[in-house]
Amino acid sequence: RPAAADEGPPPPSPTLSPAENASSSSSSHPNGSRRRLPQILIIGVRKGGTRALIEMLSLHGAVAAAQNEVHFFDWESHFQKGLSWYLSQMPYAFPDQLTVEKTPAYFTSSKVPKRVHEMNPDMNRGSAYNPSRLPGGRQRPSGGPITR
Ligand SMILES: Nc1ncnc2c1ncn2[C@@H]1O[C@H](COP(=O)(O)OS(=O)(=O)O)[C@@H](OP(=O)(O)O)[C@H]1O
Repeated sequence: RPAAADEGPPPPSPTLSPAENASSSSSSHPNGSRRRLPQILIIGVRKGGTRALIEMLSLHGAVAAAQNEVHFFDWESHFQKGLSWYLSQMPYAFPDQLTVEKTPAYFTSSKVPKRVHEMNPDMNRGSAYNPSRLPGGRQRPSGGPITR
């Protein structure tokens, strides 16, 4: 899907080191999409409606959602596989899409915050969110109500 002409560059997204990239089983899709590490994580809590949340988010054209709970940051057996494996679990996404993963158990493991921060120090700042990049380019007035 081509990006709109008035869109700026894609939001910054975590990248792998050359070594990790080389060992990654993922690759660019012929249609121009690529797997990316998530810019958005849905963290807990179990039975808090996280499945409903990610399903609703995935209805938006600017969102590419992982289908399964990946348990990368909380399960040692997964974490030891490295970021290249985590990347391989992500959906293909176009340049103007944000990748989102949800694993409610990230809420209950004390190792998770540091690991997420090491993957992407900007994850907790909402830096990936820029309403002007969304289809239509609407930006909510500062402090104003959300309008439709
Ligand atoms: N809007 C709303 N209102 C009330 N209940 C809701 C809502 N959305 C999701 N649900 C119920 O939440 C349960 C699933 O939550 P999660 O997706 O967080 O589950 S999980 O922890 O990821 O397994 C699941 O309940 P159970 O079927 O009892 O497990 C959903 O039916």
